[in-house]
Amino acid sequence: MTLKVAVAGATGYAGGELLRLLLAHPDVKIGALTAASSAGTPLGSLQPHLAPLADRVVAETSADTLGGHDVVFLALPHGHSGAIAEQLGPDVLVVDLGADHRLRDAADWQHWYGGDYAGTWPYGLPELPGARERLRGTRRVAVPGCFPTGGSLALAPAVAAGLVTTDVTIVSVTGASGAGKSLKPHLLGSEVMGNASAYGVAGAHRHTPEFVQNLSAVAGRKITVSFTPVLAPMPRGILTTASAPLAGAPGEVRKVYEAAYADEPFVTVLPEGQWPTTAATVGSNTVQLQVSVDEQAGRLVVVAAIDNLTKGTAGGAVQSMNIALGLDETAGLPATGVAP
Ligand SMILES: NC(=O)C1=CN([C@@H]2O[C@H](COP(=O)(O)OP(=O)(O)OC[C@H]3O[C@@H](n4cnc5c(N)ncnc54)[C@H](OP(=O)(O)O)[C@@H]3O)[C@@H](O)[C@H]2O)C=CC1
Ligand SMILES: CC(=O)N[C@@H](CCC(=O)OP(=O)(O)O)C(=O)O
Repeated sequence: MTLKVAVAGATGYAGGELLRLLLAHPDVKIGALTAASSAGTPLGSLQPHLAPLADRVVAETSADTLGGHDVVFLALPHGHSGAIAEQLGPDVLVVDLGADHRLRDAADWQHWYGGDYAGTWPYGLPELPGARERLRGTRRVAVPGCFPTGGSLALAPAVAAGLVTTDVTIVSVTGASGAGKSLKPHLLGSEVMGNASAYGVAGAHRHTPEFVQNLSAVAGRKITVSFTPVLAPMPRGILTTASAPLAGAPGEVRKVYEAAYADEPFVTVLPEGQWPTTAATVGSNTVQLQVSVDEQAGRLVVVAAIDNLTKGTAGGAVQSMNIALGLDETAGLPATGVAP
């Protein structure tokens, strides 16, 4: 089977990573490539790493240009996916890399994003309990935010096993590509290089409700989360440290994590004593995890590394497409990174 696939937002960071992965996917033929201000430009001048697509000219994003495809990926700024998706037929698989369909609570959407609520879709984090069942056969997927990908997988096994019940803190160090390509003063090279800065602190980051939604669903009760992102001078990668009071026996922790992820193709619980690094995940669809107990503080501590553009966005989107369409879940997805 060959699927005809369109990418809206093809000139952005997420769209570019998606196309890199789709070029290596055995079941995909790349169709329309669309954007906004870049329409009419050859893709090669904007995404020079995508050599096989260099001569393809970027089109306007509309229901017309995106029509006639089996799969449409929407890698657009928040708030733009709902209206486009409504115009695509129910048989088309629409995979939204933006936030528009992630939150299940309309009031949460209003509070954190504002504007019209576009409704919720099956959530594209297959490793969460029950997620694969909801993704199989669906024609609509909401890809998680990059921070909730690593952070939720860092804690889900402990929450599911009752080892964590409350008071979660998550600190994530992120590369600058998480903010996208558009010009923002705090992302100028002179501001990012040689600097580390926290932002969205004390419950102000819009991924907080997504963490709460994911972990509360796993727990079956409300879990509170205090989340702090930290911008660091690197292009890609997120290193998350998550911790919470340990509610069970320290000796159980490692067994719970190893059992939870034993059959996951993209999640690795590292050998004891080895700590995750973002460098080891660059370009791969993997999550590398280490779990430990701080016995003096009585807290579980988990460190997780991902590439924000691969597992944190485009890789998660392709993995979800594979599941939705009944393809090999790992098709087109690298499980190895690049080094150094
Ligand atoms: N970067 C990351 O790590 C992650 C990104 N995401 C999500 O993916 C989406 C894209 O992010 P990212 O690639 O980083 O952003 P970029 O700013 O790098 O790219 C945005 C893309 O959207 C296009 N675009 C902008 N406005 C419109 C519009 N009104 N109509 C159609 N196309 C438009 C741009 O085209 P043009 O070139 O013409 O301006 C560009 O192709 C966002 O929703 C983001 O939240 C999710 C997780 C992680
Ligand atoms: C460095 C940086 O700015 N990162 C972004 C991450 C956004 C992201 O990747 O997720 P969304 O799809 O929800 O936008 C941020 O903190 O907003």
